[in-house]
Amino acid sequence: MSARRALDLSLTLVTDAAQCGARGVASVVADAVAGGVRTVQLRDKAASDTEVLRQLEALADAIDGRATLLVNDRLEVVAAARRAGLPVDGVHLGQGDVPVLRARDVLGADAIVGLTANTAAHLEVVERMPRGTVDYLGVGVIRPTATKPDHPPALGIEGFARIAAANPLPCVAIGGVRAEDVADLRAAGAAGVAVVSAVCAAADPRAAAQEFARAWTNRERRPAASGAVRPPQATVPRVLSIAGSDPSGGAGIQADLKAIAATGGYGMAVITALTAQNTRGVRAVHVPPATFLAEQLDAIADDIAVDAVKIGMLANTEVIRTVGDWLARTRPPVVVLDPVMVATSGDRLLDADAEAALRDLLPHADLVTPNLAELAVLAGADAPAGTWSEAIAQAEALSATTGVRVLAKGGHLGGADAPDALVDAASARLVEYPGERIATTATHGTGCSLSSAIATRRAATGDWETAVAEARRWLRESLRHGETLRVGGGHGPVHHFAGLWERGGLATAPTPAEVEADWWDGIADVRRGIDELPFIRGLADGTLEREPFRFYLAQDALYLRDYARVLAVAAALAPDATAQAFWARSAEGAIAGELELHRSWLGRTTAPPDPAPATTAYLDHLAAAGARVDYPVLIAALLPCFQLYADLGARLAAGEFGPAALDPAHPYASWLATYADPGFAVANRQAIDLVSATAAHATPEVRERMRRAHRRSSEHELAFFAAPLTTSAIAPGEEVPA
Ligand SMILES: Nc1ncnc2c1ncn2[C@@H]1O[C@H](COP(=O)(O)OP(=O)(O)OP(=O)(O)O)[C@@H](O)[C@H]1O
Ligand SMILES: Cc1ncc(CO)c(N)n1
Ligand SMILES: [Mg+2]
Repeated sequence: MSARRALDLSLTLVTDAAQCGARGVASVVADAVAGGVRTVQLRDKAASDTEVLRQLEALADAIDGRATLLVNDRLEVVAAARRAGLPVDGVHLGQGDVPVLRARDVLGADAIVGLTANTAAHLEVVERMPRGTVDYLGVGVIRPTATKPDHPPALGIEGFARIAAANPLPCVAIGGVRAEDVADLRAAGAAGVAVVSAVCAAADPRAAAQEFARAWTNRERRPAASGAVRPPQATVPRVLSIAGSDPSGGAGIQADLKAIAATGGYGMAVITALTAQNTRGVRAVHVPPATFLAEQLDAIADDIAVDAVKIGMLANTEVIRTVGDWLARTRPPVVVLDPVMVATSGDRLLDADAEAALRDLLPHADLVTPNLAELAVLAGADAPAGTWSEAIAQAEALSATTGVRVLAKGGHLGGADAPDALVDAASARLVEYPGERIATTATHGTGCSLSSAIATRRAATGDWETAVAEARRWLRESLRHGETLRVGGGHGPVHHFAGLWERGGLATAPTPAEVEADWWDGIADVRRGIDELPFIRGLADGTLEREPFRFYLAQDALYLRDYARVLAVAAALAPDATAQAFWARSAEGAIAGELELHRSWLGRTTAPPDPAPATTAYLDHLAAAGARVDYPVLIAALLPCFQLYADLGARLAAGEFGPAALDPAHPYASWLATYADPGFAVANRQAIDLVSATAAHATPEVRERMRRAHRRSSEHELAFFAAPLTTSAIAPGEEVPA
């Protein structure tokens, strides 16, 4: 059990003995709690300590565990009452009362300490206190009030919103709050409202409290107040699924958590029942004790602000009651009820006698998402709708009698279409979402997944119609890819993450730097092979014969001319101007390199030799990459020509292959200088960055093809360097100048 009850500040009653009059404070409190008051603050400045203690005894009886009991000021009395075992939860202090730090000290960690704060200076003081000193702030006054004639200037709703947004503590709006202000205050970030005379002086305190409680719960059915400041929200909605377990992972809690995660929420799960089921059907159901269900729910509410709740399988009447009580107590801001009765396989997931109890749960929901069979049961129709217009008529009837939004789902309609419709009788709105039926057997858990996605998107966007549209778009994509998962022989699951993975949004996607390192490590053997080639060794120490060097240069000239053409293809396919310019510049550089080879080494008169097999093979590989019009794979194939030369050039120039390469008298000194050129190092870096960024953002499948193309080009580089000393037919030619 939790150390203290969940603090529900939604509706606080601050008592006023004079206004309660002859009825007595305890009797007014009893009525107010029955009407929906969740926190009671005893305020009696005139009473003696003994009188306050007596009043607390009477109030504890009147409240009977249904509300939090606090006392205004009077720290010592609160401490004494708690020592005496009275259910007094804490104290509310004004700026002129004892310091909150002292109250926390005296009452301990599990007491509630509230503080009145209505200026920026007050907030600053609170900010400097250790976390957990203050549980909530009373912020006001909202409108001028007679109860507190010495009150500070009225803040209005906007002033309240500013204070609520400026600090992370729950803020209760107090002072002159009227029922018609409640929705706007909640939209402005209030954790609740506090009332005094509106309830204490009311002829019927219970009805007065009920009006405020309803205004708090129903705020979403009102149009948003213009200029209302949005509450500071967590960026990732915290979404709780209350549902059954499906061990096959396609429906129930398991589907809900996947759907919440896939649509951008933080998922939590309270399990109502366990099923033994797979894609073919449900074999058994085990319902744990309802007391344990309540324990799970309270554990969440005592600690975590829940932005949305999705409710699925409820199994039986006792489970429904437990969840209903919890909803009544905690009133989460978004509740989507998927009234699960029968699984896709046809097996019952709700006791037949629990249908009436489920109907009683509807007022706690903001949206109910029945399939055709469930819609008929809830709407009290004789049979499931046979046509889409019949389904809409049933949904309209259900929404009209319950006041709850209904999403009618066409998944079980015969025919080529699978439409859904959002019906809200309160606002007389009907939004239809048409959609072709997707030909697939992967429909297990569509309803669970859809309702979880709607709850998440509603919390994220603040709008029901947008939420349904977004959830449907996501579900349809997941339906299309469901069969690729190959799960089970019956109705398989949808692929909850198909869209995410398709777009490369996988959390395991590497960074560009990781791609670079990965690919570089992946060709370590090729690089070692190049380093050990007699051609490279001879090039480094200057012992290489002129003939193989000339062979190499002639092949390189041939290579560069076609390499330039493939670079130009990359420029043509580049997705942005930066990449386009880079590949075009590189194409020009390769042509310039070819011309320079002829000018300085080969001589103008040299007839081009035939390409050697290694040259042809390498160029074919590049040309094939270019011809596939597959930009990512193409640039991956182009990269090793930059990367391996730049690496080799830098290491030769650093003397890694021996000091001879540094000797200005080295026979191939000017060739060595080309590849150690800082300008070439810059181009190499740009090429690596472009390619690794493209790979990092690609899908895993494209990234893998890129990696293979990169590796293949590296192998061609090795063969190209090996060719001068292994290819037998060396074409005769002129002397190579030194
Ligand atoms: N074959 C399909 N093609 C397109 N959309 C579908 C298909 N089957 C179901 N849907 C959609 O899936 C969602 C769930 O609808 P459905 O009527 O199947 O709910 P359900 O019976 O509660 O699902 P569950 O089997 O999970 O309980 C709806 O948005 C519906 O339009
Ligand atoms: C646990 C569970 N909840 C809901 C459904 C509805 O598809 C199911 N099959 N299993
Ligand atoms: Mg369903």
